[in-house]
Amino acid sequence: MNKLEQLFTQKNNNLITIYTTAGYPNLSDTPVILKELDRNNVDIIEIGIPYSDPLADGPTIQATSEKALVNGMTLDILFKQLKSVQNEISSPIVLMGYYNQVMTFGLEKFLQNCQESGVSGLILPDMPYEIYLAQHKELFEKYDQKVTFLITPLTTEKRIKEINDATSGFVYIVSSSATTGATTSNYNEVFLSNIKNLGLTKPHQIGFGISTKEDVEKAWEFSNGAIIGSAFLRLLEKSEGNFQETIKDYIQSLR
Ligand SMILES: O=P(O)(O)OC[C@@H](O)[C@@H](O)c1c[nH]c2ccccc12
Repeated sequence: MNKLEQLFTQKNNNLITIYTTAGYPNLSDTPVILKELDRNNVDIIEIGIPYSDPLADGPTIQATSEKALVNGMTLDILFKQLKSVQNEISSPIVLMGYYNQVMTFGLEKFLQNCQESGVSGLILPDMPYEIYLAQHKELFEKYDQKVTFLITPLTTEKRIKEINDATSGFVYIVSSSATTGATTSNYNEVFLSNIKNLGLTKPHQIGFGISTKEDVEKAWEFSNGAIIGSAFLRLLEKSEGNFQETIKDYIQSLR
């Protein structure tokens, strides 16, 4: 069974998803960071594929992405690294990347590599769900890859319903209309309190600007989980390679 699917059948509240950029801080750090996240029972690990032209990314993610590219991270290297640790990691892994990168690599080759590397799902924020449904759904299913789509405070109710139906992983609820990486949470309270009325039938998690336990609890109140990216990456940057302690302390502080 797909690990994401398995997770949601066992647990569908108080989830923690941590985002990390592949190849950051150093090229070979990613497998170590994944093992530490897994050891600390992070529910879902989201790995960003570094890209030179990120659309929705704020300054922190952009900087880590640039560093990772300078370090030499590529999809081939990432898949090799994932294959080398896949038997040691039990948390589901979701890859986050841009549609263009995936199409350049070759969609089927990409999906096949995902499956062979133990990846359970994908977030391609610039892939419209209409295109997914019309052109790619079968291929994603052939390689057992779940798909996540994003909704924001600006998404219409009609699209929200369609996105919910198209989603096979979890719905990603963007907490505000800003880019990623705000240092303080910038929750759109009206939007959050309306989530329960959106009729979402798929697991859904809130991300963007979450860093503290307080933010996480708020996300848990209104959804199944919290997604943390920039705050985690800023800690990695400060950790000077001491990932074990940094990750353990941070994850513990959130629970
Ligand atoms: O960094 P933040 O504010 O904690 O938000 C998570 C976010 O960075 C991560 O999920 C992500 C990274 N790049 C993205 C692009 C689009 C949507 C989401 C993302």
